[in-house]
Amino acid sequence: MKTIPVQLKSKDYDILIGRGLRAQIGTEVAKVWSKRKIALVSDKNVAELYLKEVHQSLEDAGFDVLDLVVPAGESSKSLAQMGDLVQQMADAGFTRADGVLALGGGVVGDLAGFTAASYMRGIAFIQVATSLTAQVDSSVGGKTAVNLKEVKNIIGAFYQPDLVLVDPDFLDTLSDRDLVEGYGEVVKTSVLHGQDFFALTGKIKSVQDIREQAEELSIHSIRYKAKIVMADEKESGQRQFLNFGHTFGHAIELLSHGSLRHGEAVSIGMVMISQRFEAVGITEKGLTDEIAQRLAAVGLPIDSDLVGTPLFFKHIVNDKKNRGGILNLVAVKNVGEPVIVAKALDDMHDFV
Ligand SMILES: NC(=O)c1ccc[n+]([C@@H]2O[C@H](COP(=O)([O-])OP(=O)(O)OC[C@H]3O[C@@H](n4cnc5c(N)ncnc54)[C@H](O)[C@@H]3O)[C@@H](O)[C@H]2O)c1
Ligand SMILES: O=C(O)C(=O)C[C@@H](O)[C@H](O)[C@H](O)COP(=O)(O)O
Ligand SMILES: [Zn+2]
Repeated sequence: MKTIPVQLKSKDYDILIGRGLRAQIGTEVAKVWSKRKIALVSDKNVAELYLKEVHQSLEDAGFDVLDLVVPAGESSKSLAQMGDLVQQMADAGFTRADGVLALGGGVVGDLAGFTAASYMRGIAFIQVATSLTAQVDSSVGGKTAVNLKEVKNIIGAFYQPDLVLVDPDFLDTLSDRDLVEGYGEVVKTSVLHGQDFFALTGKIKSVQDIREQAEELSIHSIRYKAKIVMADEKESGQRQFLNFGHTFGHAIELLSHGSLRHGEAVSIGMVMISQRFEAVGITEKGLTDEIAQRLAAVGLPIDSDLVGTPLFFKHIVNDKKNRGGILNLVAVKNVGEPVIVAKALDDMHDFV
């Protein structure tokens, strides 16, 4: 088992990565939490596969467990769903001494995390990451949020967990499409990180390759993300790099009305923004093709007609890197060399 420590001003916690960790969830949680009530949040798909055993493992470790199951999919990242969870926790008598444990992918993690951040102004939180997106990205760093119908992650909090558990064996039941979606974020991290990791994603040519290398991909991704988060927890500087591809990506995701997953939209977003920065000489010639090859090799989309439409411009205004009409776009000059390029929103039509 690998342990990656995250040390922040407010708190320190560990990310544990290893096959078979699933069987020890209760034991690991009991190392960081005293006996308490736990709201065990998962979605319908994950609950069918794993809720019973995780519930039992927590009970065996002495916890009093309340199962909270939400519908699967992005639509559960809503204020209504969060209100429902809060209501059930209040009805069950949860106090500030209790906790929330997210068992699921990025949707469950973001939703349960924001619920934990808000309930009685904050109760303890743990993430057990079951999708590739969650294992390589969303469970790390404390971004939690829900959406409004037309805006991604518009209401949320930076709220760090007490522990993150990553067991690659969970991925055995994840569909190929959901696995590949998560791989979009892996390619993002590899181009930000540097030549070693980028060379590794260069060798991934199939879904099977992702499955076989999942643990190594997670370790590389988490190490890099943890380092960035430790340096800039609240995204005032270099954490913005982790948003590479997301200005276009979030707009495309929303405009697709559920037909594209987050990682698929980010895949398109990375390629299309990189093409534009390559055209103006900021991105090294040929890098966009190298990124696109990695994504296309596993079937990720790399192009969309939605970019540049009037609605697209309406959505990019909502990017959290928009500071008073100036949009901080993430460009990658070369592998391992991300930079922020500030653009006035008024100039975006010409740029796109
Ligand atoms: N907080 C962050 O830093 C961060 C980072 C990246 C993405 N995100 C967010 O994460 C979300 C996407 O995450 P996701 O890709 O995990 O989506 P998801 O949580 O919807 O999971 C994808 C699908 O896989 C299923 N699933 C999850 N684990 C499974 C398993 N082990 N076996 C079988 N099925 C399983 C889920 O039920 C769902 O149907 C988006 O909302 C995105 O905005 C957040
Ligand atoms: O952790 C971060 O920081 C990220 O930006 C990771 C992204 O992959 C993730 O999709 C994040 O939720 C996007 O955040 P937002 O601030 O653009 O809503
Ligand atoms: Zn993302």
